[in-house]
Amino acid sequence: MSESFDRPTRHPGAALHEPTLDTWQDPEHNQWAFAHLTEVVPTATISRVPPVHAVTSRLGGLDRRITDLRAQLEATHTDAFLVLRGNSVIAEYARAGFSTDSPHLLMSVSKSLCSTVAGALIDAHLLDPAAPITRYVPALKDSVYDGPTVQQLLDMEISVNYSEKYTDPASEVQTHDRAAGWRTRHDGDPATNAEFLTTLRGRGAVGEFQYCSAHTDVLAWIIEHVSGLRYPEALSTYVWSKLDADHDASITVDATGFGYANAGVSCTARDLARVGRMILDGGMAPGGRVVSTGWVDALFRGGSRAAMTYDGWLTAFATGSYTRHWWCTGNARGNISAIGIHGQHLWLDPPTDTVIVKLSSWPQPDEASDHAAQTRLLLAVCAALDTA
Ligand SMILES: NCCCCCC(=O)NCCCCCC(=O)O
Repeated sequence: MSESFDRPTRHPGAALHEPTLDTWQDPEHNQWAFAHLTEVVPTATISRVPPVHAVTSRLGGLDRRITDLRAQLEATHTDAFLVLRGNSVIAEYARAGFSTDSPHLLMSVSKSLCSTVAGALIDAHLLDPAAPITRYVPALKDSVYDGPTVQQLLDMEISVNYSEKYTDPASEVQTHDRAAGWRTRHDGDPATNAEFLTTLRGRGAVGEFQYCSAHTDVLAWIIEHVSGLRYPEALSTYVWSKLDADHDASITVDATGFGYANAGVSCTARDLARVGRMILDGGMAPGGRVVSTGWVDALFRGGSRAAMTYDGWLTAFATGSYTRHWWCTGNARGNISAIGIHGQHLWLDPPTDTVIVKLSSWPQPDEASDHAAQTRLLLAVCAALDTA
């Protein structure tokens, strides 16, 4: 079934599932595979710098304004923390053995990168947000995605039978992980991420927010269709190559090489801060425009308040919303954030022109108390910057 899916193959002439672990050294694949081995065989990085054994803590006076800042960073399992005001890094912290220049998994912060690619394609009139999803991905006919629009996908306003209970083995989010190569497959599981997406059912567009990781992978599938590029190449072409990043980012892939767009990107805190800088700069990056000011303005305007009924967000931000794969606080500061489970944040503070990156490893993925402690800390940093 998955052979008929409309997705770019790994290299011209390859079948969708090729090369595999057993065929990558064969003549028809070795040129591609020798240059893409991380997509086929688990790979460790040999860092150009030796491990940092001490904690990095350059808090630039924020520690005088925020009681126990360092203790709070430790208590919230921070791996890397970086505050970029304008173009100056004014504070940096990293746990022992890590640095703000080390790659870290972004979890759902990856979603906001994917929507940025979609934004660039919309700006280029290659993608119509008002169009039905199935205009771009006919393979999703008869699924929950048969009917809703690209905009509803971006705003997560689709009612779908998909449980995001990260620790529940019976949840769809875990089946999704298994299809995407993040967990060991069970008998009967879909063979690939794309095949899993076609199995999703539900009521469809009902004008209410429901967070669903699968939507981002549908968006990545649309991006592949519209751009003709594999998703990692599209993310490079439309975003990463323009940031003046210090490092390549990476993304996990499934058996067909489809990037796990909803959660699988890793990059450094410093490079992630460059994404935030680009958004605060109205969509402009050192290497050129990434998205239009119109796209960025829509993020800061926020999404539909009527659609936002999710208590987990409204408890923190009573006038909060979600749009274009960004969480919008609706607070007086106009903060918006890209958020990932286990404590990943790319937080933007327009009044002080500041980007805050916090990459963490909370022991639990999604506890309300962990979200609350992290949000308090981010707001405290913003308040401290007002008087800095
Ligand atoms: N199975 C792959 C991992 C999916 C990653 C999901 C994720 O990171 N979700 C972020 C949820 C943010 C919730 C924000 C809040 O409740 O305040």
